[in-house]
Amino acid sequence: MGWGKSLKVPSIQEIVRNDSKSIPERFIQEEKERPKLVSDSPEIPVIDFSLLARGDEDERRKLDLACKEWGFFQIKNHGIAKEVLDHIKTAAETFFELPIEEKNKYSMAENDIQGFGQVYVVSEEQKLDWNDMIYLKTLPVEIRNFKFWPLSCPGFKEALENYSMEIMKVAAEIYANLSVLMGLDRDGLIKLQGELKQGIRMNYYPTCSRPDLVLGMSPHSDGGALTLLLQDDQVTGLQIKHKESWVNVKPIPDSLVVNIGDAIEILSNGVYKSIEHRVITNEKKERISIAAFVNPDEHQEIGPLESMVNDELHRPRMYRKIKYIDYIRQVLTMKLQGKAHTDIVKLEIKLNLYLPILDT
Ligand SMILES: O=C(O)CCC(=O)C(=O)O
Ligand SMILES: [Fe+2]
Repeated sequence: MGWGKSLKVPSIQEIVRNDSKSIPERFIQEEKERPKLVSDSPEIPVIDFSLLARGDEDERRKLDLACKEWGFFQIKNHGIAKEVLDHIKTAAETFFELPIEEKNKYSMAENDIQGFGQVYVVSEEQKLDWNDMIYLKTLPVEIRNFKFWPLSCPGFKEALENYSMEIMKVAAEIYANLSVLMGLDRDGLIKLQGELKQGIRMNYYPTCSRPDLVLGMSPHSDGGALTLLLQDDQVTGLQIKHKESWVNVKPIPDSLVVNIGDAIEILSNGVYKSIEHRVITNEKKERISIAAFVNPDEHQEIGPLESMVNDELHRPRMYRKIKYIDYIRQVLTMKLQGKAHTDIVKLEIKLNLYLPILDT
């Protein structure tokens, strides 16, 4: 059964190859969506993964704050070998350099989310993002058997498999820490929700002659549990919404950017935030990013953990339960602009603002 519809879109890399100056109408954003340049923006939190993995409580508290206040952080000392990072980057570069006829062999089917194409495009009128992408389910092993593995791309499959496995180890440690922070044992979330799944999206943002008119990726929040992003070391493109402003995520070489997805926002009863983010384009340099989405099992129900709901502490249940695949289907078909994917499951709650919050 499919996840949702996605319409075929032209390859933007091809468009730019043929004419690097003009911007086709469909890519020009409405005035209010156009990116404004942000100059000095604050830095997002940085977490030392090696400390987390050693059980350091101060670092775990930093993680807690980062997830509450930013929903985004960078991790250093994640322990993934440099060759593994370099291989996956090369694999992505090699794939996007293939002739378009070759890439089209891996085109996303209409009711699938795997392959070359854009997932969120649901209508012919919709504005398009200035990027090409390929998405593949990578873990667990059963679904790793993707029929269109880009075989013409040497080393692609191996690079992707090694990278996915390494990323899963990092994700599992963060998951274990989040479990503890949400009042469970280290394996609490996995016990309740089953093993995590993983999909990888490689994004290619060609150069753009008018970065002020287009978006590399429109504002969205990620639907899954966690996203771990390997971004280009040189080109800044990712921006996150923080206190109503767009903040640049400046690359720290060889680190990973991690963000909380909708599923963790829901499981945490809204304590951890799935933050809206977008990508801007660059006039001089193309940019590649590799996003690993760590997701709940499609058939699992997600809803606030009992340990995160406490009416006496004025922490009422904020979301209803929903089967993860039904949630994602709705997100994909609704193509909600910006934040508020989780509004689909938000409960109407009237907080009694006159009562003091006894959150001790
Ligand atoms: O390219 C980036 O920096 C972000 C990509 C992203 O947000 C996504 O693939 O969901
Ligand atoms: Fe994203």
